[in-house]
This record gives sequence, structure tokens and C-alpha cells, in this order.
Amino acid sequence: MTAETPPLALDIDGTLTDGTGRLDPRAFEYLQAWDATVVLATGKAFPYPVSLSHYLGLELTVIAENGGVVLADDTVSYQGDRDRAQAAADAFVERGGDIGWGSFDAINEWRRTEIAVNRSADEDLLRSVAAEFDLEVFDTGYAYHVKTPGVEKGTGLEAVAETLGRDPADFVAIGDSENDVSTFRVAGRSFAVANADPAAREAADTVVDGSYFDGTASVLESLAEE
Ligand SMILES: O=C(O)COP(=O)(O)O
Ligand SMILES: [Mg+2]
Repeated sequence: MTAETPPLALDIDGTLTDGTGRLDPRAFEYLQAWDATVVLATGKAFPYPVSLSHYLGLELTVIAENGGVVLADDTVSYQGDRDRAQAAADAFVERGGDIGWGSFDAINEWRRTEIAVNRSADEDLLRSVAAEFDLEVFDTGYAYHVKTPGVEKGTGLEAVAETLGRDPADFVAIGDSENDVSTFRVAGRSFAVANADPAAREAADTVVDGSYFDGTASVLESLAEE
């Protein structure tokens, strides 16, 4: 390896997982060995990437809730209106919609800035209710996220880079869905895995052949050889 190892901005679901949604165990090997900052940038609520970073032995540098929560260098910031998202979710349920996570909703229990809805939900109804509340809906392939427009992983990455005193363009981003498009725009280089949705494929500099963590591993290996 001759060039400096680049910092990474990594999506979790669809990127560090396998096709069944489980974390690929090789992610531990690759990320523990990575000799630069690794930012987990996810739509999941804050505790998920925090615990994953913790058990990977990484610094806690995290973008959660699609940019709604950003943690870098011991400083956390929140963006986005959970109350408005909650009001939209309540209206959705009043009109017959189902949030779809069962009676204990671990997906939203710790969510501070948006609401996530199971993809079995009535998408048309959800989108029309969200629009009434001036909210947008992201479909990550894993959930519908009812969120404040303008709150994105990409702005989260800009905030992380600023806190760390780095240029966002130093980062290499890997992801799989429309919630990664903003990260791809901000990072210097971007890769979509082969299972990525059309928006992510279109936005990425490169779409790799491998799916899920196979694709991510191929990017990490080629970066390590630079
Ligand atoms: O929480 C989701 O819906 C997707 O999460 P991801 O951004 O890590 O893919
Ligand atoms: Mg994803």
C-alpha cells in the first residue's frame, strides 16, 4: 500500500450485510483492520451503528437516521423533526395504515428525528400522508423512512468531516440505496454494490459486480492495494 488509506463512509443494510439481512462476519475482519476512520452511515436509529462501532472496536463516528443524528469526536447533533414525523405516522394509522413492526417497535423506540415504517405498509397512503405534513419518504429497501426534507446522510458526512478536520472528498462511500445518494455526492469516490437500487446505481461513480458484502469487500481490497 503506497497511498494513504482513505476514510470510509459505509452504509450498513445491504452493504455490510448478506442477502438475508445478517451482518457478514467478514465485516469484522475488514473494518477492524482498516487503518483510517470508518463512519457507519445508516438509516437505522442511533443505537444500532453505535453498538456496531463499539463491538468492531472503532471510534464512535456515526451517521444515523439518514443524517438525523451525527456523532463525531464525542459531539452529537440532531437534525429533523420527530414530532412532525410522529404526527404523520399517527395520521397514517388513523386512516388504516399499519407501521408494521409489531407490539414492541425496536425500529422506532430510540429514533429521535424520523419514523421508519415496515415496507409491508400501504406505500401510496404513507406517501400522501407524509406529503400533507411536508415530509418525504425514503425507501431504503429495508424500510420506508418518513423524514424531514434536507436531512440526509450526505450533510451528516459533511458535518463529520468538518468535526474531524478533513475534506469530505477524502472519503470513499459504499452503499446500496436512495438514502446513500447524498453520501455519494459528498464523498470523493462512491461505489454501489450490485444489489443497489436504481437511484444508488445512477449516483455512484462505480457499480461493482459483487452483491452485499461481497461487493463491499471487493472495493475495500482494491483500495488497500492502491
Ligand atoms: O434502516 C434502513 O432502512 C436501512 O439502513 P441502511 O441505511 O444501513 O441501509
Ligand atoms: Mg443500505
